[in-house]
Amino acid sequence: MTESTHSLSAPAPRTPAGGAGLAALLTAPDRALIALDYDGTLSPIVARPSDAVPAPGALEALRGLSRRVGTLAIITGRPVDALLELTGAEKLPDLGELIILGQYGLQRWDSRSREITSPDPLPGVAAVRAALPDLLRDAPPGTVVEDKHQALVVHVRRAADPDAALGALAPALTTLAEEHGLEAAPGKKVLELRPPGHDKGGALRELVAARGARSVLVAGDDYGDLPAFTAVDELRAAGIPGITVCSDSPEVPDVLREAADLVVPGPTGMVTLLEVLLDRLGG
Ligand SMILES: O=P(O)(O)OC[C@H]1O[C@H](O[C@H]2O[C@H](CO)[C@@H](O)[C@H](O)[C@H]2O)[C@H](O)[C@@H](O)[C@@H]1O
Repeated sequence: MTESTHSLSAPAPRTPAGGAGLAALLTAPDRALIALDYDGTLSPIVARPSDAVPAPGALEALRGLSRRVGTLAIITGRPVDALLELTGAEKLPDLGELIILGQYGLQRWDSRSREITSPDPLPGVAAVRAALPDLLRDAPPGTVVEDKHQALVVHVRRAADPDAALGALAPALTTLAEEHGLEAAPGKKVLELRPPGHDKGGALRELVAARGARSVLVAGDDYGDLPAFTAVDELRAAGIPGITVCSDSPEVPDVLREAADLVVPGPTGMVTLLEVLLDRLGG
């Protein structure tokens, strides 16, 4: 009997630059960096942040890639401890090297040291935390605050009209954040009140430099991922090929979808892409 082998077909980026980035990753995976967003990319968007578990197959794909690419990272707005709890990454058997950059690069964890590094929160966070109950007293039912220690997130997904709720709350929240040295950053049915000067672009650039990466793949689904997409453009200009991937859904901002070299159908499509990469890398 002859043994049959097959390889999953490679994705087709819609831009030449994205094609070059993907080719570089597949040609020299040991020098490649894959940086993935969590919510909306590895995990479907759900009503409660604490319910956001990885999409089926995501952890298996991550485990495989962690052993086959030079650097595998999750760059997320989540705190590292929340992400570890949601994914169980610490307990994954046979995990290679995985780096998690939490809170837009403020926090770091890696599977070798298993230690979280995290700066003290800015003093403004405590002031905003203290002021929020009063400011949100008349907010629409379903408005909730996620306290990330370094930042506070006002969620309106469970309000009857989330967009109207956000529109009504955003001006006062923005003023409050700025009064206390924070910035108000938009996300999917949320406004994040967080330290300025940290974004996924800076986190990605530092990681590429620290790891000596020679190609990058970045995937995301929200405004917070745009700086990382911009960083990929800058890296390309500096001679490091890269590909940007949008995990699509009706909530994805047009500007992110349009900027992407490859658009996949949400976390399910993202897992398929990771499986294809793994297959192509001999996983
Ligand atoms: O950078 P990410 O990993 O995408 O994290 C960004 C924010 O995601 C979370 O909120 C989003 O996902 C929730 C769960 O699916 C959803 O309920 C919410 O509407 C989304 O905006 C998270 O709660 C935030 O802390 C992250 O900063």
